Amino acid sequence: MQHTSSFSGRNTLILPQRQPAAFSTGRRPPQQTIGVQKRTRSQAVETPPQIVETASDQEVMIRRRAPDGIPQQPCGAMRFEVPETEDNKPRNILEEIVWWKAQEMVRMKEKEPLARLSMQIKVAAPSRDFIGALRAANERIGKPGLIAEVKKASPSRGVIQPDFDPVRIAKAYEAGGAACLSVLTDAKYFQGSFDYLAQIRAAGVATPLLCKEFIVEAYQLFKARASGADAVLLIAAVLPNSDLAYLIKAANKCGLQVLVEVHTIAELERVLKLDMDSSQVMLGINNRDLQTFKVDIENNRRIMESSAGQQVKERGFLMAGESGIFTPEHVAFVQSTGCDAILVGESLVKEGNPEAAVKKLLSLA
Ligand SMILES: O=P(O)(O)OC[C@@H](O)[C@@H](O)c1c[nH]c2ccccc12
Repeated sequence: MQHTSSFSGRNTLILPQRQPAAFSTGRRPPQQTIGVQKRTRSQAVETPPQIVETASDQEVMIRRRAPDGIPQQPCGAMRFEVPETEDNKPRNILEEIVWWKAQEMVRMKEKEPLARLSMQIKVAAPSRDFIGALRAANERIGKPGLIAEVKKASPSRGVIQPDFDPVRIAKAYEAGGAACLSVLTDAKYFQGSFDYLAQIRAAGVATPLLCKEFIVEAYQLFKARASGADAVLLIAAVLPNSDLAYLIKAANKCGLQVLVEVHTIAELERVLKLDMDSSQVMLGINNRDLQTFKVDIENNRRIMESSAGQQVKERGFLMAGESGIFTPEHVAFVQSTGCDAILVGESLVKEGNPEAAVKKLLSLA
């Protein structure tokens, strides 16, 4: 594909549209396989070996990148622009968020290079045992270990808590009996911030912290760890197994545990093919479809009753039920499916008294 470039305006480089894509889904042709094609003797040596990407990105339902390139991309004093086409628009919110991350990443790296984060990590306080804290709470109270989420807003609900003070909420969750906290760091869609993680940690909150971010590259792991996180979320709907394997390894190397989130049985089956250590990696079932926002708590039962769900138990992975958990009955239901942890945001954060809300949810009051 040939691209010529032209300048328009002072600082904008317009990239012309590409030719119509053979595969407008952004996926690879199905006949392609991983690796380098074998050559038979009769084939001429000049035939270049076909370097092929991947069967694995066909497991992911969203397109990781805009097929024509990111519509606008900063580049120093310049800005690249690709003309808008239908094909180059995100098809759902998850795609939109993930495509935005690529642009956000460029800005973040300009502001705070990886080398600086890496230095901060070297002198950071040791991380805490996120998974261990959930297991301990589960044993102590006989209820699922609670990951309480510090969440101001979401694309589906808008602003959930207008009077949002992340440190106050975090301390209240801790006092109420949450085993761990989740802190949303995505700024554009969830009005979160990496600074909230740092502020909560600096305020002396002792419960382990999950960085709730749409992670697509290792830079974000460094940022999470430098901000005081003990664990990170990796979303199977976004990441093929090759990326999951790499990011899990990289996270564990920086001292971060991982929550791998699935939404379907197929995603869980795929994720279970990864080599994972159950003391460093836990799993979660998101009952909210991130592409449509539909919440269905029954999803939890369907997945845990599947043979993949059985395997989770047999292999000793801690499983969290996530999203749409509002009442003690919901907690009991999710626990009955085999989850020993829960991740709850909206129902707690919208309460004026989050400490009482935690106690009520876990029936500890
Ligand atoms: O507010 P809820 O319905 O209790 O949901 C919390 C949490 O599960 C949800 O925020 C979440 C789960 N997975 C995510 C991935 C990205 C952003 C957000 C999420």
